[in-house]
Amino acid sequence: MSRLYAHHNSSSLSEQAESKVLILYTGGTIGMKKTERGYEPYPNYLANSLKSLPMLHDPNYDQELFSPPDNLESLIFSIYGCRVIYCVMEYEPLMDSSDMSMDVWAKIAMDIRKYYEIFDGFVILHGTDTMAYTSSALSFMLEDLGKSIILTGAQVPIYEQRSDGRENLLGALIIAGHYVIPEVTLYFDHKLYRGNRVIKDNNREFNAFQSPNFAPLANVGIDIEVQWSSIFRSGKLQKFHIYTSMSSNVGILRLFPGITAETIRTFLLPPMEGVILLSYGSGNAPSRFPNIINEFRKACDRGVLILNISQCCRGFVDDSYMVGKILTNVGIIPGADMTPEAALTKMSYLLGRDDLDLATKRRMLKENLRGELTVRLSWKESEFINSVAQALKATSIKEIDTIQSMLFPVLLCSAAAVGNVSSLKTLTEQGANVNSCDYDGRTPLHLASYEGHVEAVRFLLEKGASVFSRDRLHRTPYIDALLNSQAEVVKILKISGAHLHIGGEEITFYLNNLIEENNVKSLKLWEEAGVDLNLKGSDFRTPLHTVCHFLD
Ligand SMILES: NC(=O)C[C@H](N)C(=O)O
Repeated sequence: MSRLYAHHNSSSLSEQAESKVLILYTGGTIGMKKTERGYEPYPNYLANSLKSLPMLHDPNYDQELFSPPDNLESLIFSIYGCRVIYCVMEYEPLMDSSDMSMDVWAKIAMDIRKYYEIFDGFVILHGTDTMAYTSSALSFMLEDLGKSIILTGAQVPIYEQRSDGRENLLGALIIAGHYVIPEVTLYFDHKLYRGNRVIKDNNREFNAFQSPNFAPLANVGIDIEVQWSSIFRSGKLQKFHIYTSMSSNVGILRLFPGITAETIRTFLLPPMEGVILLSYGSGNAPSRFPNIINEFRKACDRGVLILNISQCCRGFVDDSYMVGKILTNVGIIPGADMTPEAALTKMSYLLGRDDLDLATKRRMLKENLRGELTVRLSWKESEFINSVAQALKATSIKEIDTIQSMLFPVLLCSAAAVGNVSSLKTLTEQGANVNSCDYDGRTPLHLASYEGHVEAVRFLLEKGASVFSRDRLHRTPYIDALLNSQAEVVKILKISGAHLHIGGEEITFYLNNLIEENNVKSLKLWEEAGVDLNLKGSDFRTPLHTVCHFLD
């Protein structure tokens, strides 16, 4: 767990840290207006109104530092030592989320890919009714994410005197602007949830969502407390990419006492390809009606994928009961503790993947792809931490947790700085979080990248280290590797999705330093990373001017 670290403010380059966030505004109550037909989304209404809300826009800030793409207008506010510059991209038509379709999920995914390298984080404004479906679907469609994607909305429109929309939007923007939480999440009523773990369970209160089987990733109270050890990391040396083809031949079948074999047979007929079975209790179905079980068997034999999750929103499916085992025996796949929204969109995503065969899809339905289900592991004790705890006579779990959270970051950073992969391995096996940082905000990946420890870099990336973490001086591991001419590390980080996130002013600052050091090797690497060596600083001087200056 960590608190908002944004109090580390100034750097030698700019007085304040700065983040750019893109809002994709799809509709929902947050931007609706009351008309004679009822609440309706209104084009061009939300973005204009945001400008008049001082908590969400301060016109006195200089916005010249960022020129938004595609003529988008930028708004800006500053909080916790960080300027959050954001743009609103409004969808056409704006919709109540009950009208949401899989095509819109694909559009959102494509827009995130289009603007991925321009913005540091993304907020999706969405109606609450189907928000849990969209957040679940996007969690599968967006793979190897390195940036924060946050859905939010409101129960009451943002312009009404009492509205949860202002707080929800502000909270989502602060989190997207300050943290790298590389997941699709949903922010509502002061809590940040994993997007594929939520259900909408309340349509009258501000706490509209619940995450029944997985604790929130962050709680926003007086402090913002992020549970860093719970954040899902892809752990693959791959750049962010998207899948947009989703199968709509999917459905949800809820068992009820008295359901007939005929109903089940009709439901499972072609073109149905994948079904989420909402069974009883811990995954049980009627066992004394062979006709019913027979319909399931016939469908499984035809290649229909059937995933078993429980009607109980808490708990998980296992086959401890005879009546549950029957389903597994006919070929139905146990779905652990997935929500119906996650199970349905996972099914739709896997069926849409033409590159996978049926056996792989079956296997992947059971696996944890994006943190959507709980894998039950045996708990491994940390011997080192236990010995320290014993020496300090600490015995309670709380005390041991505290010792652990104090020691792991230091040990990891020391191991990374000298490229000691076996220590990194031991520490991560004992539960150390690869994204924890030292007092300068430097993560193990910063240290290993700067020092050029290629194997350590690879190991950390495979364990889910973020290429976008920034240290106290706002430097990422990529900048560290570039500055210290670590060509091999630059290559690996690039494959993993790293890119330059800084503006021309900062780039010229670094280039001038490299020229002063006569560091041609590093200058070449910067050029390979896509930096224009004719770039002009705010004084209109190019790097060549600086070279000439040093020749004088
Ligand atoms: N609170 C809301 O946003 C509900 C609205 N009907 C929607 O889902 O778009």
